[in-house]
Amino acid sequence: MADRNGSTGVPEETQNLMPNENAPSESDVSLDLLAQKVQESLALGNRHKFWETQPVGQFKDIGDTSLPEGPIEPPTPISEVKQEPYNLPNLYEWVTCDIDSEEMCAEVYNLLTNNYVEDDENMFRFNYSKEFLRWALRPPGYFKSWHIGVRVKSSKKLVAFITGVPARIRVRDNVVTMAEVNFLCVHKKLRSKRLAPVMIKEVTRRVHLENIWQAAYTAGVVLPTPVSTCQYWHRSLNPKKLIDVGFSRLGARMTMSRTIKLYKLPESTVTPGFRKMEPHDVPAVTRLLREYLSQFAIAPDFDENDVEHWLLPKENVVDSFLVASPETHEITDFCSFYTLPSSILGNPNYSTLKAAYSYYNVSTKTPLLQLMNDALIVAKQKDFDVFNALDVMQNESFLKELKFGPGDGKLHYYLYNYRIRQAVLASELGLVLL
Ligand SMILES: CCCCCCCCCCCCCC(=O)SCCNC(=O)CCNC(=O)[C@H](O)C(C)(C)COP(=O)(O)OP(=O)(O)OC[C@H]1O[C@@H](n2cnc3c(N)ncnc32)[C@H](O)[C@@H]1OP(=O)(O)O
Repeated sequence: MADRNGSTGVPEETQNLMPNENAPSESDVSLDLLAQKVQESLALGNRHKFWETQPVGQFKDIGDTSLPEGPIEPPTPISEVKQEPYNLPNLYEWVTCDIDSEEMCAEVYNLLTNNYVEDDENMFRFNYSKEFLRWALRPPGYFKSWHIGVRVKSSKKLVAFITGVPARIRVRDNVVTMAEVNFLCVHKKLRSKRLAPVMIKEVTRRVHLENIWQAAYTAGVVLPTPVSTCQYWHRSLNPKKLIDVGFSRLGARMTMSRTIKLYKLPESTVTPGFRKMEPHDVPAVTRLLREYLSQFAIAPDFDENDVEHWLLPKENVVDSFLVASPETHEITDFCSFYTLPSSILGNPNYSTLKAAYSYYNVSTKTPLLQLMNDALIVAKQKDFDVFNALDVMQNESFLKELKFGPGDGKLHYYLYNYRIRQAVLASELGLVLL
């Protein structure tokens, strides 16, 4: 699957039928594997010439619990922030991308559609829609100047992109205003020319100009140093197509018809009072979500404006459902997912994989397992081929039982200019980045 982790979907259709309760949790395994990978990389003398110069946790400091938690560098006066953009190689120029403009949005869409994240086998590539990009890039208080492109001077062709959006993120007890950095992309023909570090420095400069000094981001690659590492899980909704396009394989001793039967879901949802979220639900959903997210080590600090933007349903972008008690009308549970298709590369029969990604879910009355089963049912009704979820928050409690299978890659979470003493488990993460 074209996850940012480079994972290629469900290795075995039957994998999730063999739960092993005594095995170490996925999160423990992830952290051990990461530490091992970092040690191997250091032993090989691998360096991160750019990241070693940045205020991020460094590999050499892993395990040093004497370092204080919090900002690595103090803010500098805005007047001391570099006023001019960083130099680009001579043939290129900066452009601030006005995502409101249909023309500019189409240019960004085309760059990403052809050059953004692929899985390790180059079978799938993320295909964020234009509506999705407009949603992702224009949350409350967004800065146009943080939507940054690079053009070829002569042809004006857009060849690189990076974005930030502002967010309040709580790290343990501290709410920190940060930039969420995403959509870093360099055209395939311009790779390995050290353009990415310039893009990152330029977005950093523009974030600093708004007096913001921290950032959060995720990547499939290991960089100095993840604050958490998690894994995608995939729930087949349309197993035949997933197998046909090579996203998943028929399990051992499984036939296609048995596989289809295995993943069959009821026609309609089962929880009484389960319905689509509406504008008037924003205050109640905000209360429910804030209370729920308070238990995690790292989570967004959502207010009503954020909830209105990020969670009110938007056709083909984000879906949100809640459970309102049929008697009291009290809102007791909530679930949501966003729409992120992937292009299927070089398949004669199919061009797009329709994927739903689990977003924020809260259960107080309806068991989470039942709530998520209803989410699967509505995703199936909406014709999604697969439902993906990270092992963050309490997701581990339903993944195996609801027949999700583990993906084969990892997603790493990072903070810029904020040290945490020890990596947090995926289950302590209350943050989902797009
Ligand atoms: C206070 C505010 C702060 C704001 C900023 C916060 C930080 C934000 C950080 C960005 C968060 C982005 C979140 C997302 O969007 S994650 C999605 C990233 N995009 C893709 O994977 C799309 C396909 N790939 C590409 O377009 C290119 O391969 C990219 C652009 C990724 C690298 O281009 P290229 O392959 O041509 O390489 P280079 O020669 O120019 O540069 C090589 C250097 O770049 C480091 N590198 C490679 N990949 C990543 C990566 N995903 N995050 C951070 N750094 C990365 C690499 O370790 C090396 O540094 P070092 O190892 O030598 O030190």
